[in-house]
Amino acid sequence: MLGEPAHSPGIISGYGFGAGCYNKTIRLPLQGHPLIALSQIHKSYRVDGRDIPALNGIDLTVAAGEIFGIIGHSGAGKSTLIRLINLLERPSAGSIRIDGADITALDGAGLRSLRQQVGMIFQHFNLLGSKTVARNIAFPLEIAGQLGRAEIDARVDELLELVGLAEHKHKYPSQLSGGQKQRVGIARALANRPKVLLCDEATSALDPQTTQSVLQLLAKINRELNLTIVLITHEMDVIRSICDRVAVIDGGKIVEMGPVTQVFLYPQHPTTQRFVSEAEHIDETAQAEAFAHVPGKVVRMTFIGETTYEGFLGNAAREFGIDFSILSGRIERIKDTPCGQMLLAFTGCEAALAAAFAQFRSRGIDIEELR
Ligand SMILES: Nc1ncnc2c1ncn2[C@@H]1O[C@H](COP(=O)(O)OP(=O)(O)OP(=O)(O)O)[C@@H](O)[C@H]1O
Repeated sequence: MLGEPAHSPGIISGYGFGAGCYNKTIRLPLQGHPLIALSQIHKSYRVDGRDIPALNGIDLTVAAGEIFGIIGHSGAGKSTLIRLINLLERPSAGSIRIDGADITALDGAGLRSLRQQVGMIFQHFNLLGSKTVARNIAFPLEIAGQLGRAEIDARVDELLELVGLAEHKHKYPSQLSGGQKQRVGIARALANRPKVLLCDEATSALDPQTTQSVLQLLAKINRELNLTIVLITHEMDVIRSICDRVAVIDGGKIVEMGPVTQVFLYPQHPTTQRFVSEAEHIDETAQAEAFAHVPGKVVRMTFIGETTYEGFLGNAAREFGIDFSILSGRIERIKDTPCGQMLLAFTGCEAALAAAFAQFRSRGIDIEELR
C-alpha cells in the first residue's frame, strides 16, 4: 500500500506491548482501494523570515470506505496534516493524491471541484449565524450552482433527515445545542456528495454523551454512504469508538500506524503507550508494585474476537488442575471488535501451567509471561 513502506498491504508486523515484544504478523483485509495517498509530505510555516517545520516526511494512505483517525498531542501537526487533504494548507514538498490524481498543484476550478469532493467539519462548527439551519445546509449547493431551487430544497430535506434535525429546519444556529450545530455542520459538509469527509477535532467542544452521539452519526454515515472519513483528535476514546485504523503523530512525524485493535492492544511507541495508558487508566508501575507480593506466575493475556467471551480460564483450570486469580482486566469493544486484556497470577505445577498456556496460545490468545 502506498505510504506504508514498512508493511505490505494490510499486514502489520512486529507489534509488541511494553518492554516485552511479540513478533506478530497479522493479516487484515483492506477495506477498499487507496483513496488518499500522501507521499513524503513536508510542511513548514514561514515565521519572521524563518521556516518552522510542522510536518516531516509523512507517508500515509487511506483506503476507500474506512474511518481513519490521526491522534497526537497539541502541536504535533494534526491540523496541518488534515488541512493539506483539501488544500486549506499546501505542502512545502511531497505529493497528495486523491483517487490517483495529484491535487497539490490545483487552483481555480480544480480547487473548487476538490473542495466539493472533500467535505470538512470543524471543532467550532463554523456555521453562518445569520442563516437558518436549512439555508446553512443549502449554502454549498447554491455556490456549486448545479441544482435548481426545488432540487436544493429536496436535498436539504434529505440531509436534515439523515442527521436527525428535520424539526429544527427553520431555527438559527444560536437556538441549537453544540451537538445539533455539529449535525448541521455534517449535513452541510455532505451536501455536495463528497468522497471524503474530514473532521477537524469535531467533538472536542462537546460533552462526552453528545460526543458519542455525533460519533455514532459519523459511523452511520460511513456505513450507509460508504463515505471515507479522516478525523483528527487528541482523544483515544474517539479513535476507539469509530476508527478502523489510526496514525499516531508526534513532532510532525507518524510514529505508529495500524488497525485500532492492534495499536490499542500492542502499542509500540512511547507516545502511543502513553495515549493508551491514559485512555485505559493503566499505571504499569503502580500495578507492578501492587502485585509484587502475589504468589504464582504473573501473565498478561490478550484476546481479540469471539474468544473474548469464551470460558477458557475455567476450562483450563479444570482440565489441567491449575488455579488463577485475576489481578486486573478489561473487556471492551474497539469499534465492532470485542477484545480484552487481563493480568492474572497462575499457580500449579510447571508442566500443567505450560500445557495450559500452550492451549491458550493454540486458541489465538496471546500470553506474555511477566514474572
Ligand atoms: N499558521 C501557522 N503559522 C505558523 N506556525 C504554525 C501555523 N499553524 C501551525 N503552526 C505550527 O505548526 C506546528 C503544528 O501545528 P498544528 O496546529 O498542525 O498541530 P496540532 O497537532 O493540530 O495542534 P493542536 O491540537 O494544538 O491544534 C506547531 O508547532 C504550530 O505552532
